[in-house]
Amino acid sequence: MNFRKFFKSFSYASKGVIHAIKSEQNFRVHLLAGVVVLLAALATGLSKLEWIIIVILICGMFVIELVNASIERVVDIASPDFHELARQAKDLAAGACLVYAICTVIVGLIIFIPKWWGILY
Ligand SMILES: Nc1ncnc2c1ncn2[C@@H]1O[C@H](COP(=O)(O)OP(=O)(O)OP(=O)(O)O)[C@@H](O)[C@H]1O
Repeated sequence: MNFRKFFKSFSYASKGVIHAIKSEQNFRVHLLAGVVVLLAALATGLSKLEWIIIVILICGMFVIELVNASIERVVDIASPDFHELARQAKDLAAGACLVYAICTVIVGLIIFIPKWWGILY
């Protein structure tokens, strides 16, 4: 195994994440939301399975935002001028983020609401 190549790839990938934090507002919003959800989870108290689900959902949101940002850049290179397919590619990628975000909210509510309800009443 070529460790030098492996660590280089790791360094490029880390640069990608750092670049997304610096340049993508949506990524920063999801980062903040992820921290808020983790704090809420700590305060509420979750089972092991619920923690696993929450962590997968939060990381999944980052993954899908990174892929979306990547698609945006590739489309900008491939089609700097207006093109219907370029519009569709960007809107489809953004749609994937939206569907996933809605899914995380629904699952989050399914996990948190009964617990908060139990604490209140
Ligand atoms: N080359 C293009 N051809 C056709 N429509 C485009 C093109 N580029 C962008 N669009 C349309 O404009 C919308 C916004 O594009 P833009 O590149 O500003 O992305 P964004 O979602 O605002 O992301 P960001 O602000 O992170 O760059 C796209 O979702 C798409 O509908």
